[in-house]
Order: sequence, then C-alpha cells, then structure tokens
Amino acid sequence: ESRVVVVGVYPNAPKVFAAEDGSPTGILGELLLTIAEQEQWRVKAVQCDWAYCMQLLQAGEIDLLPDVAYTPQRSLQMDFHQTPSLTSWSQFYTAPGVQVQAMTDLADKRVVIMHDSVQQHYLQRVINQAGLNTELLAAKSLAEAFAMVAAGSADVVAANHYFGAAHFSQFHLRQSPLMFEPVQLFYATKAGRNRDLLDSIESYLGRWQSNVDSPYYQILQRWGSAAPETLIPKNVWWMLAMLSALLMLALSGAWWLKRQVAEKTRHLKASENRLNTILNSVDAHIYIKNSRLRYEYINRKAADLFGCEPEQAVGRRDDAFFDAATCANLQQNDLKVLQQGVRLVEEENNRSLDGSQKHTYLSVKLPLRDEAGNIYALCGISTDITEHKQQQQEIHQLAFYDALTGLANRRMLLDRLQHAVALRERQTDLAQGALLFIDLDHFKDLNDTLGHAMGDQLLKQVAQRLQNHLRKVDTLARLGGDEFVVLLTDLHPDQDVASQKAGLIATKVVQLLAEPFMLQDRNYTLSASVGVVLFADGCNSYELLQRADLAMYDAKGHGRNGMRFFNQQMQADISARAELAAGLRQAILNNELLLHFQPQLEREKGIVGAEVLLRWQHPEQGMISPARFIPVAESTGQILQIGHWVLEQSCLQLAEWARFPDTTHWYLAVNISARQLHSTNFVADVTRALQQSGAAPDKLVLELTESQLLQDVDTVIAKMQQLTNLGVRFSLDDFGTGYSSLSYLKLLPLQQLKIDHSFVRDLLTDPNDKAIVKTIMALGQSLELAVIAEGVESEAQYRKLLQLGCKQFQGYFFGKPQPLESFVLSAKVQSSI
Ligand SMILES: Nc1nc2c(ncn2[C@@H]2O[C@H](COP(=O)(O)O[C@H]3[C@@H](O)[C@H](n4cnc5c(=O)[nH]c(N)nc54)O[C@@H]3COP(=O)(O)O)[C@@H](O)[C@H]2O)c(=O)[nH]1
Repeated sequence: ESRVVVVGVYPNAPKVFAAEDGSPTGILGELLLTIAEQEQWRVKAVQCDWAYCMQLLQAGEIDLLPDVAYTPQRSLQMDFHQTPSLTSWSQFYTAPGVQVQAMTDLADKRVVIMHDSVQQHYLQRVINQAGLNTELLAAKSLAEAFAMVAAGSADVVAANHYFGAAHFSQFHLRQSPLMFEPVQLFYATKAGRNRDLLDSIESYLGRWQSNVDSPYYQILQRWGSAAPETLIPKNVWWMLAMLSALLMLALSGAWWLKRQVAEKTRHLKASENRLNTILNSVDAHIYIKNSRLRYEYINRKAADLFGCEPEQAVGRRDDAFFDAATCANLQQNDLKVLQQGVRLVEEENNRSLDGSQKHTYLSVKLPLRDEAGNIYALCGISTDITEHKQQQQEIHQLAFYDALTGLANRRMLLDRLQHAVALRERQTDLAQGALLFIDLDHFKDLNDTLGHAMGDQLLKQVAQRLQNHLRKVDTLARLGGDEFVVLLTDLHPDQDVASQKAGLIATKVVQLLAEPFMLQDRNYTLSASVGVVLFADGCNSYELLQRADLAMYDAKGHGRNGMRFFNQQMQADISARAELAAGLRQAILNNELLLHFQPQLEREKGIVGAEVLLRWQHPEQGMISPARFIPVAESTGQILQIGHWVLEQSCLQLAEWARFPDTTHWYLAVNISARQLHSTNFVADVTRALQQSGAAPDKLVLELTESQLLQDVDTVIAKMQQLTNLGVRFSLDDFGTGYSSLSYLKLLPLQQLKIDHSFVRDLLTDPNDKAIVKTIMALGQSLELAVIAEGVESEAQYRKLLQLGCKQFQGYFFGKPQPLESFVLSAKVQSSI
C-alpha cells in the first residue's frame, strides 16, 4: 500500500504553488512529486497561505512543507533534511520613483512583507537596530504584498528573488539592487515526525544535485532558473552570507552609537530638567546676562517678577522691566562684574517700570568665562530681602524706640550719649554737650485720677511739644513712665556759654510744659522738674545720666516746677547716703544701735516719762545723729526693721519700770516713721511688742508727724483707733509746722499735741511764735488734748510756757537725751529734790 504524504502548498511561484487540479507544482512541488513517484508516495496537497501552512505543520495536520528556510529558532519545532533543496535571498521591489539602495533608505517608508516570513523577522531587527522610522506591513501572501505596492498602500515589498523576479514587472514594480538575507530552503516536517520522508528526500537531493542531467536540474530549467542555483560556488554563497553578516554588524554598530547618543541626550535632558526644576523652585531670581547686558536666561521666579514667560525675557535689557534709576544702578554693578571679573555682593533696591513695586534684593553676581578665560556673561542670583529688611526695621524700632511716643528709648539715648562723650573726649575743642533730665511733677496723680489711657495721651503730647521745640541735632528720649531726657550736643566750646545755653533750654522746657494740655476737651496743667548736667571730663554716659537724675531730684526737692544744675555736693550727698545705708546694715548686725531717753515732765508731778531717741554708736565715727541716718533708713526701708526693734526695746523697758513703784507710772514716747505707720503689719507689730513684753498699753505713746497723717487718712485713722482701743496713746509731733485743719484734727484719735521746738526757741523774742504757741494751747484745750512743749532750753522759756498754760515739757533745760542708766539716775535725783 502506497504511503500518503500530506503536503502544505502555498502560493509562492515559481518555487511552489498549487496547480489547477490542486496538486503541488513549481520547482519544489514538481521535485516532490518526482521523488514521490520514485518512492510510490501518494501526495495529498493542502492549500494554505504561508502562516496557515506553518500552523498546520505545527499541529501535525500536514506531513511536509516545502520552501522552509532554516533558522535556529525553527529547528526547535521542525526537522530538516541536510542538503538544501534550494538557496535563495531576498530583494526589495519598489513602487516607481521609490529608491532603496541601502537599508537606511527604508526610513520613513511603508514596507510590506509576507506575515511570519524570514524577511519579516530580519527586517524588524534591522529597523529596530538602525532606529529607522519604517512602517512594516504584513500580507498573507506575496501576491497580496506586491498588489499592495502596486495599489500604493505600501512603498516597498521584500520578497525572495524567485517570486520577485517572476512577478515584479507584472505589478509594474522596480527591482532594487539591494540583496539581503541569503537562505537555504528545505522540506520541513514537524519535529520528531516523518523522519523517513526527510531521509528519502535527502538521498535523492544528494544524488541529483551532483549530476547536472538529473531530474533536479531539469525541473529547475523548466521553471526558468537561468543558472543552476546550487552550482553557485560555495565561497560566493558564503561571501554573500558574510556580506549580510557585515551589514548586520555595521547596522548594529550604528544602532549602538545611536543608542549611546540617545542615552547621552536622555541624560542631558534629564539633567537639564533637574536643573530647571531646581532653578525654578529656588526662592531667588536667577538670571544670565550677556556682555551687552541682555538677558540670556531667567528662571521662573524672575519671569514672574517681570510678568512674562522666561523665553520672552531673552534678548531684553533691564529697561524693559525696571525704572531708570534702578537700571542705572544695576548697570553699574553688572559692568563691575563683566569688566573687572569680580564676584559682587550688593544690596539692590529695584523699582518696577511703573513704580508700583519696590523690592530690596541681596544680589550675588559672578562673571562667566569661556574656555580661554574670557568673560562672556554674568550670572546673578538675587534674593528678595524686602520682608527681612522690614522686620529688621521693626526690630530696630522696638529695640531703640519708645513704643508709646516713638521717641528714642534708653538704649538709643545711651548709644548716642556714648558716641557724643567719646567724640568729645577725642576732640576737646569740640562744642560742649549737656543732658536734661525731665520728670513730670505728680504724674502719678493724673494716672490715678484720669486713668492710664489719659496718662498715655498726656505723655504723647508732652513728647510732641518737646520735640517741636528742640533742634534736629538734639535727641529727645523717653526712659519710661514720665521721665524724658534731652541730649543737647554742639552747645558751645566755652564751658560757661554752653552752661548758659543749657540752662536757657531747661528753663524753656519747664515753661513749655507748664502751658496747658488738652485732654478730653479740657485743659490740664502740669509742671515738670528738670535736672541739667554738662559733659564733664572722665564722666561716662551712665554717670552723666545719673547726675542729671540727681539734679532733677534736687529740682523736685526745691519745690518742683523748676530746673537745677548738677553740682558736686549732690554727688557727695548721694555717696554719703549710700555709704550710710551700707554702714547701717552693718550696724544692725553688730548691735551698734542703742536707745537714749529724754525726760518729759509735768509741773506738779516732775518726770512722767521720756521720749525714746535712737542713737548709732559707730565704731569709727562715734555717735551718729538719727537726723542723719533715719532719713536714709526711711528711703532704703531699713526703718521697718529698726523701728520694730525700738518698739520692742521700749515695751521691754516699760515692763521693766512697771515692776518698781518709783518708775511704774512712767510712760515712753516712741517715734514712728511714715513707713512703719503705713505698713500693713503696723497694728499687729505694736500689739505683739506689747503682749510679748507685758507692757501696759497706756504707758506707750506713739509720736506721729502731721505729714504722715496726710496720706491714706482713713486707713491711718482705723489703725490708730485699733491701737487706741488697746489703750495706746498718740502724740502729734512737730505740731504747728504742718497744715492740719481743725476738722481734720477732730477726726484723729489723739491724746497729745507736741509744740515744735522751732516755736519754743524764739518764743521770748518773736511775737509770731508766741501767738502760735498760744493758739496751740487754745486748740488743745478745745479738743481736749494735752499739750507738751519740746526744745525747752531755758528757765525763761519754761516760765513763759507755764504762763501760756502749758503743763508738759521736754528739753535740754530738764535733761538731754541720755543712756538708760544716767536717765534713771538723774530722774530719781530730780524726784527726790
Ligand atoms: N522714726 C524714728 N525717729 C527717730 C527715732 N529717734 C530719733 N528720731 C528722730 O530723729 C530726729 C533727730 O533726733 P535727735 O537728734 O535725737 O533729736 C531729738 C532731741 O535730741 C532734740 N531735742 C530735744 N530737746 C532739745 C532742746 O532743748 N534743744 C534742741 N536743740 N534739741 C532738742 O529734738 C529731737 C526730738 O525731736 P522730736 O522727735 O520731734 O521730738 C528727730 O526727728 C527724731 O524724731 C526713732 O527711734 N525713730
């Protein structure tokens, strides 16, 4: 039984195609039929297009497929015989007018090939590697592909030269001289199937190809092949193959170079993009200007400022964006960079063309040089520091100016003062300067009565008024509260003239501030005290300010509403007071304070008690008068501690005297300072001193002065009342020197008035003093208060006082203040007389 061989036949004349009866024909069809005849195979043809034939072979539905070019990839799925049945190569066939002399001519062309053919795989690789912009189209058959070119839907067709040579003129195409992809063609079977068919074919091909008279060559001749293909010398065929390989190598090289260039371009593009991203996101204006000062580059930020796109600024100059003054300044800076090759860092104030925007920039400008070192452009980086400058200005304002009045503050004043003093020290022939220290009198009262808002209003008006009347060179400062200082410079080189001028200005200031101010539509009048100091050799700014302050206090001490020059005595007084305060601290610790007692008498009874008077036994200076140290202790607050000690000691002494019949009736008059009286603990302190000592409260007399009672009257009266309720008595010291009114006196829980010694001193000679004493006596009588006269130094004074009705006395005539022992001794002697 003959073997049935199913053969795939696809249209590829003249190599293979189906005859009218469907049997395979063409070179490879006839060759197969000739072998089949010899082998008694019954050939059954299956017609298919190329791609479908390949699929049928893979599926095992056909046994054999002619005209298959060997490729390593196909050898994985198919088996081939050894001797090629044909050799072939590919060629391009073009539409008229289309030239393909080299592979690169395929660029921008539509090339059609048969689907899944060797040409498709080869050309796809070439196009990719050469990076050609070629459109590769696939047709089902070569006839369809040729028809596409003929119809204009493709420019070029690639086909094996057998088909091409036989058909190109029929389709009115042109044959390109470019040959490529030489191949060897075989009958192929599915891998592992029909090996016997291949072996048979191989045996015939081997024998017939070595004999030119064999059926193989007869078939070739019949189908019009000019030369027996297999007789092409092997070396020529290899050369063709080598050339093809070289072409591939060259194309690969070109492809590699192109890839490198593309890679580099990609890198450069990426770098440029990155750089642009950075430059555009930097918070600064970055630009490049060429040597003619035209912009070559600006970043996004600069473009936003200019109100255009970056490209639109290229070629333009600053005058397109800034006003004339700005341009002139920028040009000056730019030329410095371009001409001198320097790196420039400058603050630039730029104003826009229409003047609407003004900005300050910190600009850094650098020259750009070519490889030969020549400057061809400049690169600028300008950072907008407008806000920073404003903040700096605000910080400066806060640091050096008073927020309320806008005047210079202490810091600024000291700064200017230091500068003026230093200048004066360097140039002694320079005009003399001076400081005026101004303090408003009783400003606190205005604040307390009208409120702080009104107080602020007044301070602003004071500042304004002073400022209006001072020269521009002078500095008016507010130190805080109601304290103002004027720094006068450039007065006069002559000390006396300068002093005269400063005095006139100070007087003018006092007069100015005495003129009424308008507050809430009402006139408000105030006064000011002014201290004046002239610059002095070796005196620094702090000392000058302190001296002016002292002078101002002196002005206050002299009745306010006036001016005083600083003098050395003020300084000496201050130093002495400071020294005294320091010594007093030590005195308290070292028990240097002691009490003296001055007797108080009644005519019939003799000694009835004593005034306690404090003494300071200084180890070096001897006895220091309380008239010196009590005011100091008052101002430093030490009086609270000292006064408390006096009170405790006095109570202890009273308790001690109470134990003896001779002294049990004696009382002690203790001086109470203003601070003591106004301290919140005053009543408690007195009560505790009495309780802890066991002294009888009615033996304790507390001496207050009229001035102490003027302040916070209600509280003082309440305190006095509380102690009066305990039995403590109160005496009004220095009576007659103050301003006590009768109605006011009636409110106070007093038991005694003490006639000041200044009235007693001239009682015999001065009718006024005599009249005052008489009045005080009458007052005491009407208010039912005892009256004691102090400072009685002579018998004549004593007699006169007796005559005027006085019953109680104190003074040197009866006994000076003395230590406890001598007081007690002399008191007993007096009683026994
Ligand atoms: N707060 C306190 N003040 C006190 C205390 N001790 C004293 N003082 C006050 O110090 C001032 C000076 O006192 P002093 O130097 O002791 O002078 C007193 C007497 O010595 C003096 N005096 C008395 N008799 C005469 C006299 O005949 N002639 C004369 N020239 N001076 C005389 O008078 C002073 C007493 O004055 P006064 O207190 O007003 O009664 C003085 O103000 C004391 O008050 C203390 O502990 N605390």
